[in-house]
Order: sequence, then structure tokens, then C-alpha cells
Amino acid sequence: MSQPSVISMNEPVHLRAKALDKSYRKGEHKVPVLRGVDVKVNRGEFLSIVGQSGSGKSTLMHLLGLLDVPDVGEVWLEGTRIDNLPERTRDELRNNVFGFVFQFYHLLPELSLLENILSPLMIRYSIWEYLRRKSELKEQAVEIAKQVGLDHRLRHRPSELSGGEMQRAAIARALIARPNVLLADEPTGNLDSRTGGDIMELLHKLNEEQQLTILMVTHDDNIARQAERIVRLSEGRIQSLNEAAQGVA
Ligand SMILES: Nc1ncnc2c1ncn2[C@@H]1O[C@H](COP(=O)(O)OP(=O)(O)OP(=O)(O)O)[C@@H](O)[C@H]1O
Repeated sequence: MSQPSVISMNEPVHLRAKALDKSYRKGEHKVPVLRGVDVKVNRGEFLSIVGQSGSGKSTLMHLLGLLDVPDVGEVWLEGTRIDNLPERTRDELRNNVFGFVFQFYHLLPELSLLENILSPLMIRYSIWEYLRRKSELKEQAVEIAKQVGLDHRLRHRPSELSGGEMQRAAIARALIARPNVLLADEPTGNLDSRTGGDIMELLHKLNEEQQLTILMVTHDDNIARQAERIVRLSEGRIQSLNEAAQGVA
């Protein structure tokens, strides 16, 4: 699959939400979730979006990562509006620019850890291209497994891994497609505080060493504070854009 024309791989991005509105229909009622949300994610920054359960954090992340479309408003990537692109271009962008990490890992139980890490490339390439390049792609997957500290678990199935290891595997799977932006939805939400701390350390390492832009969603203020900057979402609106993450009272 060719790369989308709006951004070249590995180019630092600058992601922006402009005046996003999103409502869901519940029976006969339209329930507003986001009401005029503006967020800017700078190149190479580690931004957390914090807010109570139901405040719309995941909804916002899904709109920024092209998993859903806003009712009103725009999403911009490096000077190009992306929310209104044709579906195929949006699919390509989603697969090439964004990496996703979720609270419950979403690993495929029947695949080994190595196969799970490789799974996005099976989608990116045609079957023939994937098979032709398999040994090179496998080497890349092993290298990324090393980066997240999992190279000793390559043949294990998800059921044989701890929660922290499954989240590391999910992060490795997101990294294999060499994303510009990592979107992490409650990445520590299912982990004890020590294991969650290890995952935060790994995210920091990726942010600092690879200048990976990270947008993390969490309901946990302590986790959110560990990012470089916090955006607080309350009742579908941004409360503070400039709250310094470190040293917040
Ligand atoms: N696909 C959907 N259809 C209908 N309502 C939805 C849908 N997705 C989310 N909602 C509703 O929108 C509101 C915001 O949900 P969202 O998941 O974005 O919040 P959140 O802040 O991420 O919450 P949590 O921290 O509990 O995951 C909730 O009331 C939720 O029930």
C-alpha cells in the first residue's frame, strides 16, 4: 500500500482538533459528549487528556485518530485537514500515522507474541509482499520486542503473559508500523500501580529517545501528571490547556 501523500513516514506531526462537537443517540435523545473541543498536540510532546469517566476522553481520542468522525469541527495533521478525507485515505493515515494502545490490550489470543507484533504489517502489505519480506519484518519485530523488554517471550501466547507484558506487547504492536503519533487509551488502567509505573517509564523512553508524539487518555490524575502537559476534559469541554503537568498541586 502506498504512503498517504499528506505526510511522509517518520516526519514529526502536529495534530490539532478544532471546535469538535460529537453527540451519540440514546433512544430518542441526542446526548452531547464533546462541545467545541480544541486541542493541539505539538511535535514530539507527551500530552495527557484527563477527565472523569464519561467525560468524553475516548471519544476525543477516537476523533483525533480517525476511528470516528466529528459531527462538527475539524482534525488537522501537519497543516492538512484529515477528518473529511475520503475513507480510503483515512484508513491509510490511520494505519500509517497512528499507533493505538488500549486498556485491555486487544491481543489476538491464538497468535504468539511475535505474530501479534507483526499483525499490523499483515494488514499493511499484500499477502505476497508480506511473505516476500517476512524475514526482514520478523527482524524488525524482534528488535521492537527488545525495545519494550519482551524478546524473551516471543513464542508465548497472550494467556501466558502478565498484564504488564501484554501491555508491552500491545505497545510493540503499535510501534511496528512506525507511527508518528501513539494514541494510548488508559494504558495503565488495568495494571497495578508498580506495573503501571513501568509502562509509563517505557512510554517516556519512547517519547524521549525516539521523539514519538504520545497522546494518552486517563482518568487517573497521578498518571496524567507524569506526562509533559495535561489537558483536562470536563462535561465535553476543555478546562485547561496550559496546566503544567509536573508539580501540579
Ligand atoms: N458508540 C457510542 N454510542 C453511544 N454512546 C456512546 C458511544 N461511545 C461513547 N458513548 C457515551 O459517550 C460518553 C463519553 O464516553 P467516552 O468513552 O468518550 O468517555 P470517557 O471519558 O473515555 O470514559 P471512561 O473513562 O469511562 O472510558 C459516555 O456517556 C458514553 O456512554
